[in-house]
Amino acid sequence: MILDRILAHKRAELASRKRIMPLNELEKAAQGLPAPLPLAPSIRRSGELAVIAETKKASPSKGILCKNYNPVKIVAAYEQAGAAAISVLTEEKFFLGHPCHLVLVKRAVRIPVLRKDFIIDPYQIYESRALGADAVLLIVAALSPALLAELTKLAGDLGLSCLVEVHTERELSQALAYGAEIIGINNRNLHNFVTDLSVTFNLIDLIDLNKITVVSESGIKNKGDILRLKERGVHAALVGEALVRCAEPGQGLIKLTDFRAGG
Ligand SMILES: O=C(O)c1ccccc1NCC(=O)[C@H](O)[C@H](O)COP(=O)(O)O
Repeated sequence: MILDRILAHKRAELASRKRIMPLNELEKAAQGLPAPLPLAPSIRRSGELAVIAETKKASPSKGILCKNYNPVKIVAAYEQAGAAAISVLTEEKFFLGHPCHLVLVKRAVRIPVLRKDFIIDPYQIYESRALGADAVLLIVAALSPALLAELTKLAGDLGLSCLVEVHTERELSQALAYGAEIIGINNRNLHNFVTDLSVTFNLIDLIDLNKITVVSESGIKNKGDILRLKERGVHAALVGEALVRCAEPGQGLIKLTDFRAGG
């Protein structure tokens, strides 16, 4: 499956990155940076559905999404259009992102910035902090229970929020058992890339929404989807493709969330 291929590549990439930038250098780079912004308060807006607007050039399922990709311009437009937080893909081979995009994006906005990557090693948590991330993605399907616990603890110690991603009931139980406070329900099946919002609707009933912040991720395409998620009590929607494919991604976000306009 694609996740296995991505993770194999990530392991090789990490080995060379650790040689180029040793951990103690990364720790030094993080010193003196402002404290990360907490993600949960930004995306828990009473009665509203917040949007985490994602910037990415490409994806394994859809190929190139945005030809003249300028993540700084995109995220500035997202913030102006009312995004609650930004998600930035930093994975290089499959999404054509880059860690530098995170540095540039963080400088361009005042809302929390999530590093969207495939995090499988404590080194990447230190790296995310040094690059200026406020939050990191932890994918339960990519981690052993012990590693999930270790990375969650380390991220917390460094002040980073964790979006803990699940796709099945089993993964959700694991995430909750390891103290996840923000759960991302991924609507995308990583075996066949099919997205289905009923993944969110099935799992949300198993979550105490007073205690846990819930983000629905992937395949959210229009205002109808946003309304259905809002009605079920989801706190935030993470939207990528539907926005970056727009000639004006900020306008795309406005259209997606403006319930007075048609469409
Ligand atoms: O998007 C993919 O093809 C993909 C494949 C394998 C692992 C992860 C993948 N996507 C990462 C994401 O989580 C999405 O970028 C994110 O949820 C936004 O989804 P969308 O709104 O459908 O672009």
